Amino acid sequence: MKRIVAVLGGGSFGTAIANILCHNGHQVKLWLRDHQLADHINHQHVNNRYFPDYPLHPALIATTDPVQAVADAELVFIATPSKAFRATIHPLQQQLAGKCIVSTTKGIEADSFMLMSQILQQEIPTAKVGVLSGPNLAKEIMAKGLTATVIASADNELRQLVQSVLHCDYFRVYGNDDMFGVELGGALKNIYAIVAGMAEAMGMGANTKSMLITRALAEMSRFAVNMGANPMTFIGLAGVGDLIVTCMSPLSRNFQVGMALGQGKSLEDAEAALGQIAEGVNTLQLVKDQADQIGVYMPLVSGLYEVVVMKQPVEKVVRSLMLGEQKTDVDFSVTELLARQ
Ligand SMILES: NC(=O)c1ccc[n+]([C@@H]2O[C@H](COP(=O)([O-])OP(=O)(O)OC[C@H]3O[C@@H](n4cnc5c(N)ncnc54)[C@H](O)[C@@H]3O)[C@@H](O)[C@H]2O)c1
Ligand SMILES: O=P(O)(O)OC[C@H](O)CO
Repeated sequence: MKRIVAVLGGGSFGTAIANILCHNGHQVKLWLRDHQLADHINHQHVNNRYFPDYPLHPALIATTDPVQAVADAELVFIATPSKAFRATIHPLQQQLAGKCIVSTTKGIEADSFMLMSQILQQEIPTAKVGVLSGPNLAKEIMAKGLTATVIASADNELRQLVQSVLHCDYFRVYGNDDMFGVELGGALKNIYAIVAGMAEAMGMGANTKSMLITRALAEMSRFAVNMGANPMTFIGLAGVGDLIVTCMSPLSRNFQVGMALGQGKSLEDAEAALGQIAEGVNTLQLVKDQADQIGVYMPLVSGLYEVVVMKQPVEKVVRSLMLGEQKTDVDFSVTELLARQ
């Protein structure tokens, strides 16, 4: 069945999602702010700022008018950076009322420590809300690389709708009802991708990378479970799956920022050279504060904070991490998990 869908945010991920939706025969409007880029997409069928080498589906319509973008849509995806998320939806409160809205944004709001789904529920209380997250590098999706994602929502109808509009021969969509865990996992893994990029730049070996990714998973799931997430979510695509891709791929912008830091560049230079959003930089500060406040042990977050914010030498921080307390390998036991149910 052909659906009317809007995508807000014409950067890398919004473009990739809009393109799948068109590929699947849906009527899609992509909202972005840049008039020239919108014209180029409509006439040349290429997003020349983000994907100059990949043709877009010719049916994709770009618009710079957000009201027009969402007017007839029953389903709306949001793919703006977390810093711009509330400002994007606030003026559309009336138009978005009662619709199915899915955030693809992997970040946390400064000051409030709110996730994007929580902002949606606050700004548009009548909306049905979901979150899309998983190992989803936009460029690989544009290249039609075989990919899987997770749609998380308490609303079963929304999960089914999103599965039906996005599923195709190169894109699979799994469901999860732990929206909080899926969304928090997507935000947290960006921090560890910065650490992994630094390790890469410092020439560290496979043992080290494996230790980093595994301890990152232990640390992020400990934090998320403490905040109310389901620990099982972290063995899925939106947990360990997204952590692996972001910590291993040079396509990850967070990984690229880490590489630049590991090569001795300043954070400002690393972000400027990237020219795209690396959410982990803001998330680091917010998670460090929250972990300190609620007393969750997060040595990798603290170590990265020492390097990025406190400007401590990497070698000194690595040494203190290696000499730190050696805790248990796996935090959760089956007995404990069963007792939670
Ligand atoms: N790129 C990926 O592979 C990928 C995959 C999954 C999720 N995400 C998440 O999607 C979100 C968006 O990332 P992206 O990769 O598309 O970023 P991007 O940097 O490629 O694009 C961001 C877009 O948002 C626009 N934007 C910036 N400030 C804005 C504002 N104030 N108002 C409206 N629009 C604004 C930019 O112009 C741009 O079009 C992030 O939270 C990211 O973590 C990205
Ligand atoms: O490029 P990054 O680091 O924002 O990561 C992109 C996606 O989140 C990977 O799933």
